[in-house]
Amino acid sequence: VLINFSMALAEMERQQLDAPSASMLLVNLFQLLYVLDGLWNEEAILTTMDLMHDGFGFMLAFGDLVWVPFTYSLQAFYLVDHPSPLSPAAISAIVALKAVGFYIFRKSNSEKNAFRRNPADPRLAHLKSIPTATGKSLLVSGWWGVVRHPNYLGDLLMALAWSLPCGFQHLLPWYYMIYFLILLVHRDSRDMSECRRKYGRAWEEYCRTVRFRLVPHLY
Ligand SMILES: NC(=O)C1=CN([C@@H]2O[C@H](COP(=O)(O)OP(=O)(O)OC[C@H]3O[C@@H](n4cnc5c(N)ncnc54)[C@H](OP(=O)(O)O)[C@@H]3O)[C@@H](O)[C@H]2O)C=CC1
Ligand SMILES: CC(C)CCC[C@@H](C)[C@H]1CC=C2C3=C(CC[C@@]21C)[C@@]1(C)CC[C@H](O)C[C@@H]1CC3
Repeated sequence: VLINFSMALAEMERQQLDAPSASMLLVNLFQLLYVLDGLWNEEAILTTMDLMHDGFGFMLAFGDLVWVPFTYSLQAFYLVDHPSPLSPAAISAIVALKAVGFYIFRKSNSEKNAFRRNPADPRLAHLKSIPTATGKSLLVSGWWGVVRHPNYLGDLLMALAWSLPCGFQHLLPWYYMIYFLILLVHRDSRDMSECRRKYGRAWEEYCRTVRFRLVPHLY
């Protein structure tokens, strides 16, 4: 957030602007929302793969201290020297994309987190689930009945909304979208193997019921 904010100030200085450009504001506000949401819903991080399976190690230490701050801010860095004017229609479309992505991301992560915390929660009574031999159940309706990783789908739509304000003149601001797509497809495969090992037949049944991984009818 601080790096992004300093990029906004650098842009104003370099391009002699009285205020940051619309594209710089969008990138800053979108990423600020992501960070604030992560802090506000910090508890939901407890049911992510990193904490459930991977544990703390080099990837999280290096990722959080170096990778995230210095590569996730590349869109704002790019905009400092590469103005990318946006029409009101483009701004509205990008904001709408971010809102849809955020809605899917937040709702699906919160649904799974609430279910893992208390499967008997009356607010989740309408959801169907399959029991597994471990005593835990797997959701097969609601967001987790649409695709196997609805939270990744929402996150990817948001990633697209972070890159779009920078236009299509250079690959650098698209780095995040490309890297994130690879990271999430790989994470999905790792999670599939881990869940197959943990839940065996119940997982196979879940995969038969919910056929698509990230995008309904496509993948
Ligand atoms: N911006 C970034 O750089 C990154 C962002 N993220 C985001 O973080 C969030 C968390 O992602 P991640 O930890 O990878 O994965 P998930 O939050 O999807 O966690 C996967 C785990 O959820 C449980 N689960 C899977 N399917 C079901 C089901 N049908 N019903 C109930 N539980 C189920 C399983 O664990 P169990 O059964 O043991 O509870 C599984 O191992 C995502 O939104 C992702 O996009 C992730 C990585 C990087
Ligand atoms: C060094 C690498 C090539 C990869 C590093 C990966 C890490 C940057 C990510 C692994 C899982 C992450 C999660 C988040 C941030 C990125 C890392 C650390 C969140 C905390 C982002 C905010 C979301 O609300 C939850 C995410 C959980 C996983």
